[in-house]
Amino acid sequence: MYDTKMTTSFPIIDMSKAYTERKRLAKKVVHGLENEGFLFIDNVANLDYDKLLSACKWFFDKPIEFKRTVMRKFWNPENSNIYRGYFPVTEEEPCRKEGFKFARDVIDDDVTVAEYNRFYEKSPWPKEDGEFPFKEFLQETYEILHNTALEILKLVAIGLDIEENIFEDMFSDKPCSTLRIMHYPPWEGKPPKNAIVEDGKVVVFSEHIDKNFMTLLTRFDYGGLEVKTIDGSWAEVDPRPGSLVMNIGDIFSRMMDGRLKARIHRVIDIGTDRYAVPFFFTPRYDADIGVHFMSKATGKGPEHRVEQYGPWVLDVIKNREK
Ligand SMILES: O=C(O)CCC(=O)C(=O)O
Ligand SMILES: [Fe+2]
Repeated sequence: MYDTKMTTSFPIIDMSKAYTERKRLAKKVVHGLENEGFLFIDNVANLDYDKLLSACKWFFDKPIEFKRTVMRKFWNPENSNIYRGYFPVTEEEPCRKEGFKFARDVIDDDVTVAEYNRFYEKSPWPKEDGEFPFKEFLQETYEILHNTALEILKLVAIGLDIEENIFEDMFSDKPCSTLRIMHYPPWEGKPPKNAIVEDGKVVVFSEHIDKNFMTLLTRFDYGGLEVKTIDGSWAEVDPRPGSLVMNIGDIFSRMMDGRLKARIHRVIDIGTDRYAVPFFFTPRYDADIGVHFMSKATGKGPEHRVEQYGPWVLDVIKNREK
């Protein structure tokens, strides 16, 4: 159950204390994820928020011809990238956003990836003008967030009284995690007729649960993120510059039989340009994401059966498309 007293502020996890106050922090992480499903993550070493915002602006300020070079095939048939790369604002859509998504590249001659191509597509990168080291910086940021997510998972494991490195293997070698820079441009004038309006507010990213394992979100200083509370109302998440918002996705919550909460959230229109950078931490194709994970970890409880992430998610997508 969500704690109604803490609807907008979440437990704060100070990563600079991850080793000095390990047990205490671990308990706080698990308690927060059991109750809120969201945490604030402070003091992530080496994460440069200002430079990340500059990366967003460098890219999104460019003309559409530039963005077309990395646009997904759906919008630019000259390109081969289907899932990664740039997606534009589509005027007829009620949610006004554009984004650029990439992942860690697997090596070209890795024979195991051919059949999983959908998951390991090569990320397209735009040509740089020497003004900003876009690719290098974003790739570094990806690795910082990957390592941070693993550190948080160690705390989760300690807090659950199971082996500290138990989650590591799920994300080793070829995780399917993606990093997405996003820009929500404001409407010129009034929102269009098909804009989604809920309780008097215009929504630019409608309510959802993240479909990945867990998310580390950079919001910079922007408001607009809201979470659903126990009584079904919405609460804006407190601003916390210099901090990440972390939340549990569907896969992790399901593995934990709902013990850790994947909580519904949305983004409302703030009337100005808004930038956000979610890191979607996602297991490798053949990682075991079966339910009753705690039985596997402790040897007690209902039977755990192996389910591989890749086939599972393909099935979910297929059933959603029906
Ligand atoms: O823009 C944001 O702050 C959050 C976006 C989000 O919830 C998502 O990408 O899943
Ligand atoms: Fe989300």
